[in-house]
Amino acid sequence: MAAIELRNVTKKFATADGGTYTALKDLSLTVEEGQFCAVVGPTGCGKSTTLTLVSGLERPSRGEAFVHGQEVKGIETGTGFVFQQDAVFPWRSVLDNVAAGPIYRGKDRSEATAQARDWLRRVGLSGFEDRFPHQLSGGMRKRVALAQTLINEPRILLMDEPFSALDVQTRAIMSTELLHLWDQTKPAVVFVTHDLEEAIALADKVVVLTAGPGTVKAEFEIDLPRPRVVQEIRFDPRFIELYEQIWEALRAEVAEAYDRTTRTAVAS
Ligand SMILES: Nc1ncnc2c1ncn2[C@@H]1O[C@H](COP(=O)(O)OP(=O)(O)OP(=O)(O)O)[C@@H](O)[C@H]1O
Repeated sequence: MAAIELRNVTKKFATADGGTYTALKDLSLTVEEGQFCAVVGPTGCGKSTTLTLVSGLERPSRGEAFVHGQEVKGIETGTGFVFQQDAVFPWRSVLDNVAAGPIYRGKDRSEATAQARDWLRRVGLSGFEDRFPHQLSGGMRKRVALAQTLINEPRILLMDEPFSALDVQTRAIMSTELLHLWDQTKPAVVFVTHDLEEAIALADKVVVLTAGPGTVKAEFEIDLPRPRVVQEIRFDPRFIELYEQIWEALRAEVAEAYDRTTRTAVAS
């Protein structure tokens, strides 16, 4: 049984003028247990909307979303999220931020705190337990966000451009760290990104969406060996070969989306 399955999903949104806007059309996607799937596509093609259907934040207008064989009908408890914006509580210490999930789920404080210390060690933040989020760098805050999510041991991990606010070097380091952490608990991952290099470096499978309404244009198995060091894998000849193949599929969609925005800009 697949960890995640979207079966011919269409998602329409109501527009301000009383009409509807089709964000996704007939999209089918399967992510196996323990598989790392990256979703790429031009801006506005429906990548984030795809995640909202898996998480249960939104329901499909047509088609079905399944997690572990069960139809998604609301927000799933076994699902973790990491977004571009950090969802940390600014008024809580790093330790309390990470311990919040287990406490919320009924663990007693001392057990939750011990578990949070362990996760902070795993993400390289031992010694920073008493700091507040504003006293950390962007990369460190991202590590807190990862610990905060992974401590709940989600079987499904949804990531929406989680590293896009980071500088290039920190981003590559965080990506390698993410792979290391993922390897410890192996959730099924859907990782949305604009960055094809990042997608190939991380994933087992890269899914290319069409310019909106988004549907799957092509899927590519990434047969690069693991463990991977994201900073170095891009020099591998197989990486370059995969990049060329996938870019071939993505290029037309990016051009189409760009044309549409410039046409709209000229018309208005
Ligand atoms: N709640 C909503 N109501 C109306 N329209 C929406 C809503 N959510 C998304 N859309 C529209 O659906 C389309 C797809 O949006 P979505 O955010 O999924 O795209 P995306 O591929 O993640 O974009 P980007 O790469 O720019 O982040 C966009 O045109 C967006 O304006």
